[in-house]
Amino acid sequence: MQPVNAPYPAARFRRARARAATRALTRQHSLTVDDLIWPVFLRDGEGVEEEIPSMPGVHRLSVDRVVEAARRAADLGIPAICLFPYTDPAKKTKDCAEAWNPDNLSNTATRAIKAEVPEIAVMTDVALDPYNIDGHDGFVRESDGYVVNDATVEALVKQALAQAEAGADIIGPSDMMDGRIGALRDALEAQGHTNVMLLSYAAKYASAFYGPFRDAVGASGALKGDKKTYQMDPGNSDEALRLVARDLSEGADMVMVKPGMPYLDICRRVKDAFGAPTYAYQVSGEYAMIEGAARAGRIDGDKAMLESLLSFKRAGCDGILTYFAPRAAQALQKAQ
Ligand SMILES: NCc1[nH]cc(CCC(=O)O)c1CC(=O)O
Repeated sequence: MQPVNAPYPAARFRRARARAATRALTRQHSLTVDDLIWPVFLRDGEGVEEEIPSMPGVHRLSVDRVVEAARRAADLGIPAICLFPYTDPAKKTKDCAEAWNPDNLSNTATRAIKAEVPEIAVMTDVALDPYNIDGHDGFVRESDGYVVNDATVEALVKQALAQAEAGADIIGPSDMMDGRIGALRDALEAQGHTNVMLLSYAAKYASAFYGPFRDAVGASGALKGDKKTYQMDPGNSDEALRLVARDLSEGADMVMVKPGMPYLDICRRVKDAFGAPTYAYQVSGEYAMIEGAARAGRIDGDKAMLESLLSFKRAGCDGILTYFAPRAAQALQKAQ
């Protein structure tokens, strides 16, 4: 692009900014409800809404309550909901078998939502951490604590097939193992799940911003060490492009950058390089920062929320996973 500017005063940038109508007319990017994916936390029981201390305003919901939440989200026009289970510690094992139990919390909730609110897309999480006694996204080798790749991918395939059977529309592998997109795509095709989409967490960084989430799914206590041998180094950006290229060539329909706000440069590069449907995850720590500052009276929470979400659109994203989704949808309605 080669912008041409008349010299001042022929050009006055403040002309367009002088009234709401021309600000609206000349606005390049906007946020709409179509851009939102709402991550929610599940727990067992009935009639349960349990506030998560590290994420004020976010709750763990029992299946009956998540169905109600999905109804409200669909009525607001939110296109997708993403499920994360808080697993009873008694069900966590070394072999992570609960991950592919057809009746686990995530699959039970998927079936319940698809039965009652069929119009909302259900996205599920593929990774072993909610079920792993070691708190890692893959199997941990006894001898040295290394998270092994290929055996983990086999388990992820079983987990994803159970999710597809339960009715998941979008499967989101958040594990960062190599080769999982191709393995998942082959298995889904072989089992006839030809329209199940894969949203790859392609560029997922080893980040301090996941802390509140690990509390929310109960993985903090279990986790030994960090995830640096499988999640990306925050100093890398070219690697993100190589990972996105790899995952698209293995059959990903959509790709994600995670976390969001500290990685907007990566969002822009990914969108420019591939033009694929690109998403950012505004993660738990980003939510906690904005919400915490708002609750302390330091910033206007609603305005900061909408501005942060718009930044993803400006950076080239097609959508955002955000814990603010219902609140943002309501704020957007009010603004109309
Ligand atoms: N499979 C793990 C997973 N899936 C989503 C998140 C983080 C989401 C958030 O912080 O909001 C994480 C955390 C991690 O990698 O430890």
